[in-house]
Amino acid sequence: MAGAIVIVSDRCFNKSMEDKAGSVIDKFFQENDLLSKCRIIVPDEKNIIMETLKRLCDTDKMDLIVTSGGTGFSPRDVTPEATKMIIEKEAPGLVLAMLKGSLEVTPTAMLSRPVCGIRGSTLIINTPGSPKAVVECLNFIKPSLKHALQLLKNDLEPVKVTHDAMQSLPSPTEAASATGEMRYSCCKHKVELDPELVARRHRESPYPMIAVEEAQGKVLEHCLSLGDVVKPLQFALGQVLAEDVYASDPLPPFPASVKDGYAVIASDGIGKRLVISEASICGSKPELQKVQPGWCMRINTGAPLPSGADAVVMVEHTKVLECSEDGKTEHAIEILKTPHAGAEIRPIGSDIKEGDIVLRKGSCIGPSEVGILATVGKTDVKVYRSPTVAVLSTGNELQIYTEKLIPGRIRDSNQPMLMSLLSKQGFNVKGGGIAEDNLDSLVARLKSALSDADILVTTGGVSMGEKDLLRYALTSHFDATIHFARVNMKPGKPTTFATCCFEGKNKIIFGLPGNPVSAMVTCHLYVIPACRKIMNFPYSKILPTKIRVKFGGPQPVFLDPRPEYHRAYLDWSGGSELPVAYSTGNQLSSRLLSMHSANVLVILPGASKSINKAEPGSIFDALIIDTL
Ligand SMILES: Nc1nc2c(c(=O)[nH]1)N[C@H]1C(S)=C(S)[C@@H](COP(=O)(O)OP(=O)(O)OC[C@H]3O[C@@H](n4cnc5c(N)ncnc54)[C@H](O)[C@@H]3O)O[C@H]1N2
Ligand code: MOO
Ligand SMILES: [Mg+2]
Repeated sequence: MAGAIVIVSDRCFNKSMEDKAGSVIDKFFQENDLLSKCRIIVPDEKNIIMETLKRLCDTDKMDLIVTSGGTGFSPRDVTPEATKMIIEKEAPGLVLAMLKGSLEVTPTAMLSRPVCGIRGSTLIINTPGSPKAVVECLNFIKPSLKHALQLLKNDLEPVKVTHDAMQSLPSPTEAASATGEMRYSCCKHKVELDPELVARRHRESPYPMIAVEEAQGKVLEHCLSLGDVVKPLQFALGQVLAEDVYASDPLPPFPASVKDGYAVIASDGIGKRLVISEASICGSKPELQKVQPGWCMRINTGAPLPSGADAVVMVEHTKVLECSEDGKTEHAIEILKTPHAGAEIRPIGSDIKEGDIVLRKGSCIGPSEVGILATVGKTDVKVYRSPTVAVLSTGNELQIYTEKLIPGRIRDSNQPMLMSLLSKQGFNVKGGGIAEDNLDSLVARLKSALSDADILVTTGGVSMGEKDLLRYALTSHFDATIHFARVNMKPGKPTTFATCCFEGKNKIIFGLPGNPVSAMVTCHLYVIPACRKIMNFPYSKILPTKIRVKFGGPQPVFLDPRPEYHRAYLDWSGGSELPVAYSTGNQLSSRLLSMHSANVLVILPGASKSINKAEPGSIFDALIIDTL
């Protein structure tokens, strides 16, 4: 199927603004097997828009046209009017889906006036100008888009398959009468069905599969700062400063020697006998000592320059002329290299001036910053609050690792592993225990974990099994909004992200998959960035750092249909320009040994018709997940 993109914008047309929506639509086309045939930019002129749309329908015979822009309330916004003039049939259901979904994202969606309709066998869809809104709108109609295009083409075979599949779906009203109520997740028109009606469970996940970047965007959008708090400096490591910090005094606070040697008067020059008066050692009071012409004073690195002296000569540039017989005392020296005034001296405030800003609000506090704060005497620092994260495992098969293994059980690795990963990042972490795969146990554990934490991370129970109850528990008992529940990645496909209000507070919930590797990878990709966003980390430090790597041999790796986050470790020893990423072996998402020693996740693309293997030597992006 062929698609066309029409960007309606005066500013993009006259090149005063770059078009960003076009590539977003293009990406959507690619992901949905639509051939992107053209991208046209037109001004906000009704006639031009009409003519462009007509040509794309009648002459170019496009299956789908997505317009972006010109749907608002500004005087120049006329895309809906132009579209209305040329369509033969309206498609109000698509408009409704876009508006309903968008209204759950932002109330300003009320001001969008899209028109969707059909001309000949072309479907035309108006979307707003903002790239974010475009993606959202297209995703809201995505569940029915393919079917709509097949119907327009009168493509009978796939239409029949869809119709048959629809007949076997439980109707929401049946589910509602069975459960007593009907629950919709967020804005995705999905129903979480009563898990007791096993035979009626979804045969396909009702959640759209979204890209990792989109999922990360949704997570970060919901992670807001928790305000600030003053902490003693010793507890500030790993946090972000919530204030500018000034130096209350200069460093050095006195002119200090840069070398071990002699404090001299530069004009005394070389070749003279200089008598040694006393010594300036670190910690001595500068004002008590004085150097006269023809005299000098021993001085250590960092010690205050005695008054009268204006230079320091390092010991290597001097020779002893006179000393005591036992060698314990120097009486006189000669300078071998001409000193100049100011040599080897750090003037007052040369490192930090009094009143200087030493660290700005928003700086991450690492060990160096702790040092800087200590230098300026900052005993208590205002930092952004870090979230408390509760980690909860789910599954009847799990038991705590400290107990003797009971037949049929496995040890819970996810909880200790994720708690360690999150504590290592400096977040406050709490264990939430193990919930059984039944609603009572799950709800009780969820309640207790939620009341203690800002972020709840669960593992397990998010896929298609009849005992995968997490999403149902969240929507039915916590009125949670599920923002996504399927991501196009391996491992980590059923990763679920939800928010809810519990005991009057907003909570963030990650339902990570139970497979240990999936839980780890998704914790790196979503949970850690979420905590960092809440802590106001600088934008560039929120997501894992991406680098380019050469994929190591010896074997090619077959690509999965989903982009794969392949665990690997980096090696620089071969002298190649890029580091080489060696696979940690079998990448089954249950095989936690594949995480052992991994410091990067190499992002292998999903398999396509043209490429189905990652060959050794190929270059890929990789995310750094541990020290290199
Ligand atoms: N019909 C389908 N089945 C599955 C699909 C699918 O799309 N359709 N997706 C698969 C993928 S991908 C994943 S990932 C898993 C995710 O499953 P759940 O999140 O529901 O997790 P569980 O079913 O509870 O457990 C999966 C696996 O992990 C082990 N596990 C769970 N928790 C722990 C823990 N705390 N410590 C150690 N191991 C744990 C559990 O025993 C299972 O072996 O679903 C696939 N299925
Ligand atoms: O997505 Mo699952 O995490 O492949 O194993
Ligand atoms: Mg499961």
